[in-house]
Amino acid sequence: MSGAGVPDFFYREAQRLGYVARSAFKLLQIQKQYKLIKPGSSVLDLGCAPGAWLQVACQSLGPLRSGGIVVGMDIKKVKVPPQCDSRVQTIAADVLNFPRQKIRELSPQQLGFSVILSDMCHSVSGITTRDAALSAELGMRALDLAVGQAAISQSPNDDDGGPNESRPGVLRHGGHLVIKLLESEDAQDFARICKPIFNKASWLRPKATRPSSREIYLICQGFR
Ligand SMILES: C[S@@+](CC[C@H](N)C(=O)[O-])C[C@H]1O[C@@H](n2cnc3c(N)ncnc32)[C@H](O)[C@@H]1O
Repeated sequence: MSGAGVPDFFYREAQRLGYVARSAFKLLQIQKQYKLIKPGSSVLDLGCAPGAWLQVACQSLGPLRSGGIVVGMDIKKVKVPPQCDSRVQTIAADVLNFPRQKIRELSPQQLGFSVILSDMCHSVSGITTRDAALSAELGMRALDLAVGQAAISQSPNDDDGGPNESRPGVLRHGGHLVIKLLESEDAQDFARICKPIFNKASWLRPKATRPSSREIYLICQGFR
């Protein structure tokens, strides 16, 4: 639905095409522009409910014989949505507390994932600074889970000093990371941290983002 309660174009299209939410069109646009998910990819989808990104991720893997997996996590219990096949599984867990080793164990041969997507967000309170801080907390968890503390510490933009190998990430080298954030100074810090540790980091505001929303996606390609 649109902000005014009137079904908008993306809502109607989602209904027509069998997507469980209009957010499907955000990942479809990311896929069209960046082609992050390929046949055989292993995808971790953080904050996956109600499952529209799971549907798009599964489609992007191509036919079942191409392989690949999609693991969705959300604090809410999520059923695997229609149009997904046996490569998709979901786990109900709080990403802020779930042990990273357990996440690694869900990846093929425990080697990590080739694509990590974070569309996580709290319900918006309307207090700009509070919403931005909560969004940054979830975004930082996604980044830390993906690349590990060592990579973040080695970024010239990190203030915490030396490397810390004790928290390795679950993103494979060469892999891609998408993080949803709310526009703020904190969001700009993410770009400063990510630019040196990925081959490319750029911002995207998908067309399906509601006009009233301050959400933006940081698209990080090629983990070094
Ligand atoms: C915008 S929705 C995601 C929509 C999803 N990408 C889709 O297309 O269906 C954001 C999700 O983040 C989840 N979330 C927020 N905080 C979380 C946390 N700490 N751990 C796991 N999921 C969380 C919420 O429960 C919510 O389902």
